[in-house]
Amino acid sequence: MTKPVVLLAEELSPATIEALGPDFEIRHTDGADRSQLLAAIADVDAILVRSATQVDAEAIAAAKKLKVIARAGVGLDNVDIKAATQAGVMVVNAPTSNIVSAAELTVGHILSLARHIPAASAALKAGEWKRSKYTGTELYEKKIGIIGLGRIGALITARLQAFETQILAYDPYVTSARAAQLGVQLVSLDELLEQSDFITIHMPKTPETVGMIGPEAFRKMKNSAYVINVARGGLIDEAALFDALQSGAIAGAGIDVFVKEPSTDLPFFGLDNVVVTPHLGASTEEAQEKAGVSVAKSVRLALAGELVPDAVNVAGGVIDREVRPGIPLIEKLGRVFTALTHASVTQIDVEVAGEIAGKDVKALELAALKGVFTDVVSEQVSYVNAPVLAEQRGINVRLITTEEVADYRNVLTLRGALSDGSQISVAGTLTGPKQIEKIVGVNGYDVEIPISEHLVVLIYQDRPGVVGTVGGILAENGINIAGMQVSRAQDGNQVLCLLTVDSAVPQAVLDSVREAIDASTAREVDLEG
Ligand SMILES: NC(=O)c1ccc[n+]([C@@H]2O[C@H](COP(=O)([O-])OP(=O)(O)OC[C@H]3O[C@@H](n4cnc5c(N)ncnc54)[C@H](O)[C@@H]3O)[C@@H](O)[C@H]2O)c1
Ligand SMILES: O=C(O)[C@H](O)COP(=O)(O)O
Repeated sequence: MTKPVVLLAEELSPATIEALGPDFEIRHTDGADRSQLLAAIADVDAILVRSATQVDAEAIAAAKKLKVIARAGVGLDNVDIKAATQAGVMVVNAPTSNIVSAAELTVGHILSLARHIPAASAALKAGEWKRSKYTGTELYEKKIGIIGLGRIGALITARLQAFETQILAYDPYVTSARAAQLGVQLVSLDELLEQSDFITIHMPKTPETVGMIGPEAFRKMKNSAYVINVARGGLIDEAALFDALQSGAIAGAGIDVFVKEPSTDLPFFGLDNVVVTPHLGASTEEAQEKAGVSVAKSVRLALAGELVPDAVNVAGGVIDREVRPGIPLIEKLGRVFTALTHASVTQIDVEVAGEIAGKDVKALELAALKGVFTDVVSEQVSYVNAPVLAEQRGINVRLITTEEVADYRNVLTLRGALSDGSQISVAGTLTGPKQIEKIVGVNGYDVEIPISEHLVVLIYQDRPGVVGTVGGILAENGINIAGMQVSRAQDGNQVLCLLTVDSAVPQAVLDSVREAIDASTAREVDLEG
C-alpha cells in the first residue's frame, strides 16, 4: 500500500520526522522557491512549513491531494486560510510552541538596547575601548509598554516584573480582570505611547494593526523611548521608524521582523541605535522541537481523518471521550440521510439527545454534515469544508441538544426539511459494551438494526406477503439478507422495512422490488468506502 506523502517545505527539527513516524513518505523541498514549491506540492497529502513558504490560493489549487497544511509555529499570515477551507484542507499550527522563545528574545532586545550590548561588542572587536559612549540605562522602575497582552505579552510581563519595572499595556480585547491578575495597568494607546520607556509590540498582523506604529505614534513617544518589534513586520511603518531613529524622536529600536523577509539592507540597518535580528524569535532548539512535534502529531491525526485540537479552520476542538464514538455513527447517519432525500434540502437539524448533550458536541454537527455531503459532491469533503458546502447551498443548519431521551442513553438524529415541503429523519445510537452502531429511527418509524455497509429502505402499504416477495427477488439475484426490521406507522397503514444485505443492490433489482410491492420509497444506502 502506498504511504501518504508529507512534504517538508522548510528546515524543521529532526524530532519532527521522528514524531511523524514510519507511516508516511517524507519529501523535502525549498518552499521559498516558488517553482519548486508548486511542483512539489502537486501530489502530497500534507505540507509542513515555517514562515518562509507562501501557501496561498495558487499553491492550494495546485495541490490536488492536499488534506492538511501544518505551520510549525504561531503566525499564519503565509497561509491562505480561506482558500484552504474552501478546498477542504485543514490548517493547523503550534500556537504555544515558541512563545517562551519569542518572549526571551524580546527581553534580549530590551537589555541589548538598554545597555548597548551589540554596539559596544562590535566596537571592542574593532579595537575600540569606549566606556562612556556606551553608558546605558537600568530597567529598574522603568515603564514598559506592551501593545498586545496575549500569550507572549503575558510571558514578557512576568519576566520583566523580576526587574521591578512597571508594566503598562494596551489591548482592547483584554479584560481589566485579566490585566489585574497579571499585575498590569491597562491604559489607552496614547497613554502607553506617551509614558513608556520601552514599547514592545505583540499583536497579530491584521488590517487593524498594520502600520499602527507610524509617524503619529512616534511623535507621541518620549525621545528616550526604545521600541521593540518581535511580532510581525509591518506593525511598525519602516519608513517612519527610520525617520524617528535618525531624527532622535526615539532613542532606539530592536527589530526581529520585517515587512519583506528576507531583508538585508534596509536603511535603518546602518544606524547605531538599532539592534536587528533575522526573525529569530522562534529559533531555539526547544521551540523548534516543540513546534515540529506538535504539528507532526496534528498531521498524524488529520491524515487519520480525525479532528485536530490545534486546527484553526475547524470548530471541533478537543473532543470529549464520550462524544468521540458518536462521530463515525453520525457521519454514517448523514450518508443515510442523503440517500433518503428526494428533493433539495433547505434545513438540517442535528439533534443530540441524552447524557452527552451537556458536553461540547460541535464535532458531531461537523461529522453529520461531512456524511451528508460525502456522496453529493465530487470534491473531497472534510470537517473543514462541510459547513462551507452547507452554506453555499443555502442550507440552514442547527445543532440542537436535549438531555431528554427515551429508550437509549444517547440518540443522534438528523432531521431535514426538503424544498417540496416534506421532512425526513434518521436516528442512531450506540448500544452495549461493544458500542454497536444502530439505526433506531427512519422518518419517524421506530427500528433497531445494526448499521452495515449495505442498507435497503422500503416504505409501502401494509399487507400480508410483502416480506416474502422482497426476500424472493433479492434471493433470485444472489443478494443475501443479513437483517430485517419492519415498523408500522402510528396510523397502521404504511410500513417501513429496513434491511441489511451482504452486497450492493443494483438499481434494476431495487426497481423490481419497488414495482412488485408498489413501494412509495425504495432506496439503497451504500456505506462502502
Ligand atoms: N518573532 C517571532 O519569531 C515570533 C514568534 C512567535 C510569535 N510571533 C508573533 O508574535 C505575535 C503575538 O503572538 P501571541 O502568541 O502572543 O499572540 P496572541 O494571539 O496570544 O496575542 C495577541 C494579542 O494581541 C491583541 N490584539 C489584537 N489586535 C489588537 C489591537 N488592534 N490592538 C492591541 N492589541 C491587539 C489580542 O487581543 C491578543 O491579546 C504574533 O504576531 C505572532 O505571530 C513572532
Ligand atoms: O509566527 C511564528 O511562529 C514566528 O514568527 C516564527 O516563525 P518561524 O517559524 O518562521 O521562525
